[in-house]
Amino acid sequence: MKLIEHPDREALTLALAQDIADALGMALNTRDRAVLCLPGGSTPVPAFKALAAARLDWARVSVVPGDERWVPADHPRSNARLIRRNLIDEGASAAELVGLHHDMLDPVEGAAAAAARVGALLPLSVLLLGMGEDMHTASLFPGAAGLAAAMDSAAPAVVPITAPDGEPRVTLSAAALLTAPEAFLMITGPDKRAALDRAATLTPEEAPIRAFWKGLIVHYAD
Ligand SMILES: O=C1O[C@H](COP(=O)(O)O)[C@@H](O)[C@H](O)[C@H]1O
Repeated sequence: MKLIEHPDREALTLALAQDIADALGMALNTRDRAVLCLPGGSTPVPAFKALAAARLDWARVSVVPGDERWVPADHPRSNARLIRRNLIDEGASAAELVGLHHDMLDPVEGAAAAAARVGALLPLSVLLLGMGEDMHTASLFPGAAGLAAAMDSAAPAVVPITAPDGEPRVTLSAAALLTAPEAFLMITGPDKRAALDRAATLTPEEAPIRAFWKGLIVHYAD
């Protein structure tokens, strides 16, 4: 794990967007298409907007959320909606957004359908993760029913999982996320910084972000 501390959130945003753009550019030099996996939540929004301004051949980029709340694509809690509004609509309009939700299916059936779509895209070219103060990443929540299945090395690319608050979700499995050559993690605020320190002492079952520790590049600002 490498920790990069920035003087402020603006510096973090610019540096992270540049790192992601560089990694995507390198992937596009060696592959016909690049696959960018992005988190949901509130933290990454400024980075999405900054990344949208990158001069990339977005028509050759597929963007996939690392996890999704089981809500329609226009719902305020939808991670696909977050990515569409802040990356695709802000300048990366030629990119393909591969959503995980399906209106007509329940989360178990929907995860299986999404696993087929996402599985066909793997390996990921660039992975950005978020993290909660409980050390969850994507929707790999400590203590969640479904966590062991999602962390299994033989898991399908997308699996159903229930968040601790009972919200049904789907998430890319650890195995699918680990197809990326490296993972960037964006965190802000002292509480998440303390959670990162705590995670260093725990197992991946206790702190799922630990599953990505090797090769993890953390961008942090207060
Ligand atoms: O529930 C989620 O939370 C994490 C962290 O979100 P944040 O709002 O604290 O930035 C996020 O990475 C994940 O994708 C999301 O579904």
